[in-house]
Amino acid sequence: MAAPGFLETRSARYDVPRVVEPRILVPWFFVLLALAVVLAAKPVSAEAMVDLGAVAPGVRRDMRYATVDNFLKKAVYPEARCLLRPPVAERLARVQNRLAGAGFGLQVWDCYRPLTVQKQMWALVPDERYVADPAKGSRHNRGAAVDLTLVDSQGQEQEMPTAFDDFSPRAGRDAQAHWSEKARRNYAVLHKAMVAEGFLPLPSEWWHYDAPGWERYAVVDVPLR
Ligand SMILES: C[C@@H](N)C(=O)N[C@H](C)C(=O)O
Ligand SMILES: [Zn+2]
Repeated sequence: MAAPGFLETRSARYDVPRVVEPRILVPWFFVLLALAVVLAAKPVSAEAMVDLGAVAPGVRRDMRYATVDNFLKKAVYPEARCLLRPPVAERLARVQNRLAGAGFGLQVWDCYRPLTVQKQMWALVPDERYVADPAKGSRHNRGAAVDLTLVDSQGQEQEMPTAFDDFSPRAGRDAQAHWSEKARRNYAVLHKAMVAEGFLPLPSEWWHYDAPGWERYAVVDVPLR
């Protein structure tokens, strides 16, 4: 007769049901492999951009680089369009909804910006506090940054710390002591709504916000059409 210890071992080997049958895993391995191939073929950086007007029609647009009213003193966009990656546009729509509840809204000055335009800007202002180095690419070039301001429910621009693209220390978010009381209050309304929806502020420009996850998108150089 076998020793009791030996019997216990045999019973453990033959009676305990197998929870995962290795053969069952084989087809799943191929399913996951196929999924990975599909995802690799369409990276998130290839995600198309959407017109903000289609996602958030209530947001006002004053696309300055499509006019001569900008620091380049010439129109560098053939069309006044605000194009963004879909999740960025949706995030901005949520900011607009938040502000609408308080009697305010957004007005965008710039969204997606072709890399060629970034190079033109850099040639004029080679200062990374105010213009991103095209060698690295701006988050605007990825369709993942916005320049914007606050308007009231009638679409009237509200007093803010400085004019758009005022490339001076006064435009910095740490310069609040130099802003008017009204500008401080309006800025706070805009900033609170933007960060509540996850946008990331650029310290040197009160009007510029990046979308989280911007690094997942490729730099693009397709003209605005
Ligand atoms: C040029 C200005 N509006 C701006 O967007 N600056 C930041 C730093 C950028 O170029 O990304
Ligand atoms: Zn910007």
